[in-house]
Amino acid sequence: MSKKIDQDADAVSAHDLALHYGDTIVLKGIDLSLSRGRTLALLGPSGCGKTTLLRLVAGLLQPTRGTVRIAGQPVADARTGLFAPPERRNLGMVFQDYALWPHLTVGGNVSFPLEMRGVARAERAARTMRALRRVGLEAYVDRRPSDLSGGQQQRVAIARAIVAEPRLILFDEPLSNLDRELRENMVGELAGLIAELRLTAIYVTHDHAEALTLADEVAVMRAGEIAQLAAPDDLVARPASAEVADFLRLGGTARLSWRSGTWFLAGSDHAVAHEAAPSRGREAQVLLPLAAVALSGPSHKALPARVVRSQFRGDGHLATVVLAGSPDVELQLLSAARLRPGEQIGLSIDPGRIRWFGEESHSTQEKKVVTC
Ligand SMILES: Nc1ncnc2c1ncn2[C@@H]1O[C@H](COP(=O)(O)OP(=O)(O)OP(=O)(O)O)[C@@H](O)[C@H]1O
Repeated sequence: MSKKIDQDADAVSAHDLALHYGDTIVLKGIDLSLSRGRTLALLGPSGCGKTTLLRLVAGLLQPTRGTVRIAGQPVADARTGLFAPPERRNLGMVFQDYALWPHLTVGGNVSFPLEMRGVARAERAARTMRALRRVGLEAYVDRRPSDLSGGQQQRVAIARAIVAEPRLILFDEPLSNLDRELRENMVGELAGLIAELRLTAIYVTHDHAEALTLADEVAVMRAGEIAQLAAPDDLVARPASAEVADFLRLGGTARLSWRSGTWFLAGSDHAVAHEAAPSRGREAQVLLPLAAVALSGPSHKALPARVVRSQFRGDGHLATVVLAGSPDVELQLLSAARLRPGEQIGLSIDPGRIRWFGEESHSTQEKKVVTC
């Protein structure tokens, strides 16, 4: 790969990137690009192809079809057979288990990539200390990794990934081995570090909170494809499909059917919204976000529901409920009071907050709706 860097080019881009193992299609033709200084999260359930995509960018796998470019330079092209191995892609990598060498000191671990590049001893020492200073671990240079906490080990792994000042850092589920409390602390710390160091990064995770906290853009992946690629705020405000909304746990999703001037929960007599004139379609898939569902006082209009489970989450009790006669549709609401599993309650749904998928004509922004 040429050393020349195109300053205007995307830090990384993939075009029609596919990977097959025999008849098994793991990635189906991915297109993406990432600008310098930005972080892209690859988010999705186990087996959707996140790690495979990261490995294709890293040069640990060769694509069946398509191209990968780093800083504008092609590093893999299935058509021409071009393939640059990882050491020629100028990348840093941080893995799930940090992959620190236990027999080396912290300093020895961090300076290793420089040693591999043939950097002279004095310069190696100076750059190692600079990288350790950037992650706040200067004082730990002579310790063994085993003498550090999980969070500190992770910072050593980051120092090792940035020491050679790569153009791109790849993170493969770097927090998944930490316990929940440490993980929650580290997400914020890592987000701060990525921003401060102005890293260009691709970050693989199956944890939606982690992706939405850390990344500038999130690719929600499903079955070898990108279901939606958007900034975190856009994903939450405008999930592209019920699947994406379900994965991000944005509330309950349901099918509605249109009868006699009213949208009902499909297969039930629960009226959810009235619209003046649905222009097309008698079926709709919708998201009922937390903000759309509320406990209702006693009223003949309240929708009868049963509490399935309830969990305290800081700003109230997050309850999962099912409407009477529709056990397959789970809705969520936030209640100031604790609700007990099995408790019968009444709900109201604010139709103005319903997110209609599919047909744009069902968008609540465009349609006149009246509260049930
Ligand atoms: N060598 C292989 N041969 C055949 N199938 C494979 C091979 N390696 C991976 N796969 C399949 O490719 C799919 C995607 O795997 P990948 O590791 O990219 O998923 P992932 O989204 O990173 O999942 P996880 O979060 O569990 O790591 C999986 O169904 C996996 O079984």
